Formats: sequence, structure tokens, C-alpha cells
Amino acid sequence: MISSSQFEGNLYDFSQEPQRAPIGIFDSGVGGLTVLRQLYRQLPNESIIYFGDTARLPYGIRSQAEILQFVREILTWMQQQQVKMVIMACNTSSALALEIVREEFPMPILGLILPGARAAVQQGKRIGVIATPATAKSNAYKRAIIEINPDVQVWQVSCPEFVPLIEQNRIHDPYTVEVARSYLEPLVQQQIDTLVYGCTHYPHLAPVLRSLLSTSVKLIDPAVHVVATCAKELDLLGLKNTYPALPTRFIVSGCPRQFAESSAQWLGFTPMAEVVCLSNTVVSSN
Ligand SMILES: N[C@H](CCC(=O)O)C(=O)O
Repeated sequence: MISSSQFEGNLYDFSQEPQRAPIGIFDSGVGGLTVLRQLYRQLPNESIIYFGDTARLPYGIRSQAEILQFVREILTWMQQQQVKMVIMACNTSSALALEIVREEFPMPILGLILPGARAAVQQGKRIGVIATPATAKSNAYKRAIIEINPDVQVWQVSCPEFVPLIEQNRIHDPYTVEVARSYLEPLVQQQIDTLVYGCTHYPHLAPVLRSLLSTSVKLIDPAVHVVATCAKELDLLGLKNTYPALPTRFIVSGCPRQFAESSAQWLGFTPMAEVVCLSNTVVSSN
């Protein structure tokens, strides 16, 4: 196992050329790959550090205190890696921790809720949100959507089984289709016109979900929109990289082989994943 201190002798010092510093993104597991995919599409020159907290997933059944502790540990480590910006590629962290930790760290930190809510109200008036239990319970999407447009209606469904099924690579199991059907049923009943993926893992289920919904229902992937926001922020801050990107670093807290194997189908290549033990890092005391 590689301890975090071994990363401190970083090969690169970005202080003279901050635009060349990487963007840090994190999730509990493979969900953040849906955000990574958008970064590759929209910002191909950016170097990226991907952190998957696979030893502690799923996040969606955790308390706010646990999520806050994990997020602070990850951000402290990201700061040590000299990232120029962080995207929380995890709705649960965005819903439960973003507003609190944003003030505690020097780098800009972006979350998924606001970009996802903005995109949803541009598309529809009867909006369904599927999310982890913690995100659904937080009401973060509902609040953000209603704040932008009080005239739309929002229904949220908590989907506790999705993340374990996706992480176990059971996307095409008949059981997964039945679970998806039962989660979508109340939203179909309400005749939603728009469905928000309120968890970054869920776009991996797109073929299953699409097959269960009328073609008129628009699917909103907040990953597309948070990366568009990231591009604007980088421009505003003069931090957009114009040099070729460095290879993406993949870091996990659990088993790197397992992460590499399940990521390959979405990345199109098998990543070399490193392990970091976050409990070795100094945790922000705020
Ligand atoms: N993919 C994350 C975390 C899911 C989980 O670990 O439960 C999210 O968007 O919420």
C-alpha cells in the first residue's frame, strides 16, 4: 500500500504555472467516471486526478457527519496534490457537504446539484429526481429546482440498490431491470417529462432506464453541466490549460485491481490505479 506521504515528492511543481495543475475529482467509486468522461470530452487539455473512495462506499447510506469527515480527508489530500480546482463528482457529497467545506479550503470546489437543477428547469415542468437515500433525504435537488422556478413540480425517489448493483457490475441482470422498474414506477405514474440522474453512478444505467421510460422523457446528466461550469470558471480565473494533459492518475482507497477491472468498460482502457490511505493525511480541524 502506498501511503499519502509518498505522493508528497510530487514530480511536478505547479506553483510557477498554475494552469498546468490538475483538476481533482472524487466519488465513492466508479460513479465519478461519468464526470471524468465529460472532462475528457469538454476539457481535453486538463490533467486530472481521480479519487474513488472504494473502501468506504456506498456513501448514500451514510450520515452527514461521516460524509463531512470523508470529504474533508479527500480535499486535504487533493490540496497536497496541488489541484487547481475540485469537482465533487458525487451528488451525496455535493448535497451534504459542499456548502460547509467550500469555505475551509483555498481551491474552488464545484458540486453537481446547482448545475443539474438549472439544466432540469430548462427542460421540463414535471421533474423526477432519482438519487441515493442521503441525497433524496437532504431535499437538495428539490430545493434548488424550486428556488430557480417555483412553478415546476418535483418528485424524488431514493434508490438504495442502484449503487451496489453498479459497483458489482450487475447492470444487465434481469434483477436490476426489475429494481429500476419499481423505482421509476411512481415517477411514471406522475407523468414526469424530465428525469435527473441525482447520483453520478446512474448514467451507467442509461440503457436500462431509457428502456423503461417514454421517449418523450428528457434525461438530465448533471455531469455534463458541472463540467461546462468548470470550463467557465477556469476561463474566468485564467486557469485553463493550453498544454497537453498529463495522464490521468487514478487513486482508490480500496482494491485497485477491482476498480481497474470495473472501470475499463466505461473508460475504454484499463487504468493503473494507485492506493492511498487517507487516514495518514492531516485532516482539516475546522
Ligand atoms: N456516486 C455518488 C455516491 C453514491 C454512493 O456511494 O452511494 C453520488 O452521486 O451520490
